[in-house]
Amino acid sequence: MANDPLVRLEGVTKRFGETTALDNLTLDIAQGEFVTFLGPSGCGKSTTLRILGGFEQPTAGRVLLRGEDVTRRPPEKRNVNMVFQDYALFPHMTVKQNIAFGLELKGMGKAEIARRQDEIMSFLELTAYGDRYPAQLSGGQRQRVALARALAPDPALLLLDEPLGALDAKLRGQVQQELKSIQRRTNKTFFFVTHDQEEALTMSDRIVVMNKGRVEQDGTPEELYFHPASRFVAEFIGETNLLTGELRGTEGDAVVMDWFGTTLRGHAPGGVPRAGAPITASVRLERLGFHAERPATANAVQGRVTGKTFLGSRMALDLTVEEAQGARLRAYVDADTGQSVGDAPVWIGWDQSSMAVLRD
Ligand SMILES: Nc1ncnc2c1ncn2[C@@H]1O[C@H](COP(=O)(O)OP(=O)(O)OP(=O)(O)O)[C@@H](O)[C@H]1O
Repeated sequence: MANDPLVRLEGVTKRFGETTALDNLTLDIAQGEFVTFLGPSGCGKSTTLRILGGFEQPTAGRVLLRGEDVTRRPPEKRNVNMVFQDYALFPHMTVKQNIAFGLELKGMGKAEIARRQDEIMSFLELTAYGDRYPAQLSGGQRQRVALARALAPDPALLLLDEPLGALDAKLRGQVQQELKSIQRRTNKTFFFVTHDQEEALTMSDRIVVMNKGRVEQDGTPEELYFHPASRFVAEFIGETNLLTGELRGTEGDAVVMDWFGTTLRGHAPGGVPRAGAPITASVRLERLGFHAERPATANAVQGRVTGKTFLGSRMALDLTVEEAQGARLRAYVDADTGQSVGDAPVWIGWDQSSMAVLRD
């Protein structure tokens, strides 16, 4: 139906004997989204992808495609295609033949196959390589052929299982941009699986962070980076300062915490934690500002620089905050600011919106 999401996972659980790979996963994916499933090894990413592709059946729950229950439908009847990490190109077939493969399976006529082949090869800039075999292509070109083959039958959903894993770092960055641009231009729905947080941040419209078969947080890259709901997300994505303290309560939008005698104000993207237990807040390194006088920011403490590391475009400062029992912070500043901060105590300030009080 028109109003149904392209994909809906409804209470999907998958058990392998004693192991619960997916635990009651519920998720909607809209047409045209680039969704990345991100998480450490064993969190259930590949299982989700295999269930979407029809290669695996859930123990409980349903998979809907445009509102239609496809839970028990085999892969070839789902209009879903997959790109594997090792590309799985047929080595004895040329680029053209590789691309034609899925179209022939669909029973498409010769003329129509030729038209689709030309169209997709020109779109992915592969026309010059049509008669080559996979072994005669670079890693990046092979990746494009794998994409061309998967996109040729015009699937509603494309599943990508760590498809850039085999590429070296430099090529990987380039192919990431390319993949993103292909997704934009085709307006296809991409479901991308990776354990690489940088890759996820670069390419996705939306990231679903998985932990032990459950959704830890679901949001845009910016939301997850600046407003992590849990310690798991704060630590898994990027670098951060973790401040441990006690919950004092709330004042309007602000969550008030005591940090070794200093009062700090943050927000709680994952909900206000329960009172009584120690709480943790996350502040990204580049969100700390430096001032000669006490700043008007929600949070201000005095600290001393105990270390400086030049990192090229920026500098990392190690700081000790005496008023918070010598707690340590780390900050990224531009190189000029870094040079100008001396040995004298300096004011460090950050906003309420820069500090996420974590759910757990
Ligand atoms: N066929 C299987 N039989 C038994 N256990 C399985 C099977 N497939 C997956 N598992 C288990 O289910 C859990 C989730 O596995 P899954 O492959 O989905 O994780 P993943 O997040 O994709 O990990 P990775 O990044 O290492 O590929 C793991 O504990 C794994 O050992």
